[in-house]
Amino acid sequence: MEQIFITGLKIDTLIGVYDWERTRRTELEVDLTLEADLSKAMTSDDVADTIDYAAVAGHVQAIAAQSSFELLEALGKAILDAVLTAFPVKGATLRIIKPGILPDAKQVGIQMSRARY
Ligand SMILES: Nc1nc2c(c(=O)[nH]1)N=C([C@H](O)[C@@H](O)CO)CN2
Repeated sequence: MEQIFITGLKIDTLIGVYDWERTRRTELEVDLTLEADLSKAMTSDDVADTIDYAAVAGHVQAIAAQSSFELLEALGKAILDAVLTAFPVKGATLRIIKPGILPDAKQVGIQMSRARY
């Protein structure tokens, strides 16, 4: 099985537990790895035979733009649900980073994986 990945994708959303986070949108960063069969595209050299990473990125940004969760966990579930519904992937691993939140930490965020059953 092969993988397609996107790293450092900027998404803009309303997110956070605290009042000050509910009054303005936040930019987050997403890394997404998709497990997929890329064998057809390897020989056809045709984007129609694979999962277009630009389409995936746009879909993830659209989900984030429409959502207003408190927790990264809930946003992560919504993104994974949407990606597995819209694209023929076998599974996906998602990492969402919330920059500049903990002064003593380089980064904070969540990571979650999902397999299609
Ligand atoms: N596991 C999580 N912990 C926390 C989250 C979260 O989304 N998942 N969010 C917050 C606050 O919104 C934080 O970003 C602001 O201080 C705290 N902990």
